[in-house]
Amino acid sequence: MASVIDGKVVAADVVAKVKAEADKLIAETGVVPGIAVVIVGHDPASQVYVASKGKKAKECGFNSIEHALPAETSEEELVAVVEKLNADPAIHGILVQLPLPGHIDSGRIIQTIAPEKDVDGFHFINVGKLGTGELDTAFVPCTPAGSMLLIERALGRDLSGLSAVVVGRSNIVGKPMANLLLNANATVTIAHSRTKDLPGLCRSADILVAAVGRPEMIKGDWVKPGATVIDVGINRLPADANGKARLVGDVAYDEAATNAGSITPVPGGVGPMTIALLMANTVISASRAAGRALSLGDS
Ligand SMILES: Nc1nc(=O)c2c([nH]1)NC[C@@H]1CN(c3ccc(C(=O)N[C@@H](CCC(=O)O)C(=O)O)cc3)C=[N+]21
Repeated sequence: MASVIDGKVVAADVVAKVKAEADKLIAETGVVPGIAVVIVGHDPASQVYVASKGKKAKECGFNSIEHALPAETSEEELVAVVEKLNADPAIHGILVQLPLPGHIDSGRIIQTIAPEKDVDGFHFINVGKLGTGELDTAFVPCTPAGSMLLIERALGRDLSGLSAVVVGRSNIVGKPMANLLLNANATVTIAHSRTKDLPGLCRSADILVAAVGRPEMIKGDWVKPGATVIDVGINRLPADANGKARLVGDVAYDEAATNAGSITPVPGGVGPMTIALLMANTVISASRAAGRALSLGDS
């Protein structure tokens, strides 16, 4: 039976370190880390995430501002909001909540964010730095960076000789996750909907990362005995007969836990890490703005 990797505990650890760094930065330089979250429209799930980011930012001693814009906001208006935040010296991190309404080109918005304030790590500059291994100055996307910390807790920092399979090829999770695993010396395969014999490939993985957005798609017998399983999926299932909505991952947890060596639950796994790493990226950005190098690499 797998041991459960408790993302809430590891995230609390990261947040405590972030808060300590923020306190020190404020005391020694007067710079207060500032984060701006921009949300367009009113998707209820998005609003929940935005609220928890604001709450966590306050917990860390940051200034946190939120721009809630109407669904009809034009692309030009949103560009103007981002440019204003780019120019605001009190803001060190900018996050534009995705997905954006269909009439807005999200690629253009992401590339408008100043790379040094791009705490999501989605700008080409940060993607390129991760791809070329410039991890000292890159902002790494929060979900894969948080997943990587969980993998480190289970297996250590050097993944030499281990095979990793990442299921999902998104720019937000799959691709940056694969790059991080490669940087840690794992042998990495990215799988997706066109992959032949996905169950067989997954069964070969010492480290299996599921980031497909399909509820419980990865079955128990796809998991190699002893493997480390990281479930990035957060799928909200409709209310059952008892009227209770259920949150499930991309992995059939109960089955997978019988084979895995360690596994992340949903909720309480990768999700809390995403928010913690957003705070970490923001204090790193604020430190750089104050002329200090900061790495939370020992988290
Ligand atoms: N620019 C941008 N950056 C993001 O990082 C981003 C985004 N857009 N759009 C939406 C997704 C989603 N996301 C989550 C963060 C934390 C939890 C989280 O903490 N989840 C809890 C449970 C939450 C619940 O109960 O609903 C958990 O897994 O334990 C979930 C989802 C960040 N996202």
